[in-house]
Amino acid sequence: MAKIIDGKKISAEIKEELKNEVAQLKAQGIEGTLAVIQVGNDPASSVYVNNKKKACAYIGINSESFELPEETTQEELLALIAKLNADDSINGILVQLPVPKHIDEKTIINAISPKKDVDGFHPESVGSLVIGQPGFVSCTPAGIIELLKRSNVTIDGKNCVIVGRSNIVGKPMALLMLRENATVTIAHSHTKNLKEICQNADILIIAIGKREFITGDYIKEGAVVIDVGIHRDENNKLAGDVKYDEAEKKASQITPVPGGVGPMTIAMLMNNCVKAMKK
Ligand SMILES: NC(=O)C1=CN([C@@H]2O[C@H](COP(=O)(O)OP(=O)(O)OC[C@H]3O[C@@H](n4cnc5c(N)ncnc54)[C@H](OP(=O)(O)O)[C@@H]3O)[C@@H](O)[C@H]2O)C=CC1
Ligand SMILES: Nc1nc(=O)c2c([nH]1)NC[C@@H]1CN(c3ccc(C(=O)N[C@@H](CCC(=O)O)C(=O)O)cc3)C=[N+]21
Repeated sequence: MAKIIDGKKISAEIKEELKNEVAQLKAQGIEGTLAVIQVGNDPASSVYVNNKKKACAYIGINSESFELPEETTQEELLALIAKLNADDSINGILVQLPVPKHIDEKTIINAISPKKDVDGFHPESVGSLVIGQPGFVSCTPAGIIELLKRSNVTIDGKNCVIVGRSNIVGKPMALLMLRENATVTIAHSHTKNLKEICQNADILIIAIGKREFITGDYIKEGAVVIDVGIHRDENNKLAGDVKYDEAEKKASQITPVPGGVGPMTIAMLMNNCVKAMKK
């Protein structure tokens, strides 16, 4: 039976720390405002956007929402971003992904000022991460590092296998684990012998977006398993990329879905907002 890594509890601790920090900044006359832009009304995106606004209210940061219709043009969205970039009262800008198909995601990410890039998706933020300079780090991978550290998992010298190589999860995750001195393997959809590679992992991080794809036989006895995937079924029940019931019999520690990585993403977004306030 694995120990459960309680992301809900750990994220609450982090938000409590940030709340105190924001109170101190406010005492010095420093205010924080996060601009959250959502284009269209995808229900899953609305849930996340609401969670982000709630977290802002809790730690004492203002949030300004921009709910734009699905038909918004790329030019209109870029004009709003330019306005927010120039507005000194805004510290952080977040455009909820995915954006509608007629808008180019890369163009939008590149338009956000790196100084306000609290998602850590801008090429300048990613470049800083690659060469170990300070900058905003993508919230989900940063949250996973916090989960591991606060669960007393040793990373140094361990074999870490990351399945998934997206720009927002897999790739930055690999760079952060490398920074912590893990031996890192990145697997993806072209990887041969995925199961054998996973069986070699002391720390196994799964971000593939395939419901319950990773079964118990992928997991080494005693491994630490981090499940990034989120899938919602017809009955609103959530599941991850890992078959939890099987995995928890092999793992020493494991993150549940919900209540694992998800809440940490929000906590680290708040951490980046506080960082932006200090800039
Ligand atoms: N909890 C949280 O806060 C967050 C959760 N998520 C969730 O995490 C999951 C992944 O998200 P994201 O990184 O954005 O996903 P993407 O779809 O952008 O990337 C998926 C990655 O997984 C790889 N992959 C897909 N199928 C397989 C397979 N069968 N075997 C090996 N590799 C495979 C792909 O490989 P290739 O590159 O070769 O195509 C790709 O690199 C989703 O379920 C998403 O909802 C995402 C962000 C935050
Ligand atoms: N610009 C941008 N930044 C993001 O950080 C971003 C994004 N776009 N698009 C989508 C993904 C996904 N994501 C999640 C955030 C919180 C939970 C979360 O709070 N999850 C809860 C459950 C919430 C629920 O009930 O659905 C949990 O796992 O316990 C999950 C996923 C941020 N993302």
